[in-house]
Amino acid sequence: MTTHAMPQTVETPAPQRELLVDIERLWTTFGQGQRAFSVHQDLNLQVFRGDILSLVGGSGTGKTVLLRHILGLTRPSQGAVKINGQNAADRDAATAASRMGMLFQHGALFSAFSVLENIAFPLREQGALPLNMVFDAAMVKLQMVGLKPEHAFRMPADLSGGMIKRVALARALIMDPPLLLLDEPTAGLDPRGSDEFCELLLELHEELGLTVIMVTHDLDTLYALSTTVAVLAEKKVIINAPPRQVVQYEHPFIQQFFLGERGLRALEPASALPTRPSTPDGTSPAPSHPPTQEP
Ligand SMILES: Nc1ncnc2c1ncn2[C@@H]1O[C@H](COP(=O)(O)OP(=O)(O)OP(=O)(O)O)[C@@H](O)[C@H]1O
Repeated sequence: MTTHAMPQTVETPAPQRELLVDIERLWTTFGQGQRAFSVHQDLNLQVFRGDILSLVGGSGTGKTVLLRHILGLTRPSQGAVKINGQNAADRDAATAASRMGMLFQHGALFSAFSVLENIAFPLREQGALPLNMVFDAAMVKLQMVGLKPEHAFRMPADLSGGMIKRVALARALIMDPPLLLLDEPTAGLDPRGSDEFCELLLELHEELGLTVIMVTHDLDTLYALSTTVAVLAEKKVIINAPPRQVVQYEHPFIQQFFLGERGLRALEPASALPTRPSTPDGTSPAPSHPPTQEP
């Protein structure tokens, strides 16, 4: 007698999301004795490879301090900030610089350096490559951010606000970091400049397989870019979820930030935007290509 094997259901495993930044039970306390005050208390935050995470919260809630923790510039009073399993504060400056790019709010270019010298600066400082190779690499990054070779020898004072942001972005990318930190990336740009900069960030995110963490108060930027939004309130991250989920979370700050007049205005065009493909749990998938470099 022949036995027939029962048909088997093959379950497709859910794609593994790779944890890149893991902040666990973080306390940040400044000051001593009676003047001591804590900015973060028992704060948890996880950022996965490929995420574009927007960090939002009221003024003074500790967004910039959190970026400084990730950069390894501020040590936790308690708890841990780990980048790919390693304590952020234990990394030496050179390692941190090659693993993370930081775009400051106003670009923070060196005024006495040309565009190309500004872009080349971190790689030149590292001293590992001959100067001609450093400037070749800087030229590649200059074009990657949509600038032209003839812009290379301009000085920062002769650049528009949008060009300053692009130069600062090229500099943040010169070491091919897999993690990019942005502080108010579109602040000071007009709506068109802001849209163009968001498009550029999306292209680079896709092409380079970047993970992005940004602080932003600008809802248009938030909706255009974020795969996930982390809200800082009550010294913690109260929610970290895709934007449409965050908007529905009942909390006074969220109601006021997202559903005030300004928030609703920003939400309108967002419904017309091409929506990111979502995984069944409502999260956005990481880019399909492999990362350029292990942090
Ligand atoms: N080195 C420091 N020493 C003492 N206090 C600090 C230090 N750095 C930050 N703070 C305080 O920590 C709190 C959080 O600051 P942080 O700059 O992170 O806020 P933020 O959320 O980025 O605010 P904003 O949106 O207004 O920029 C503030 O009260 C700030 O004064």
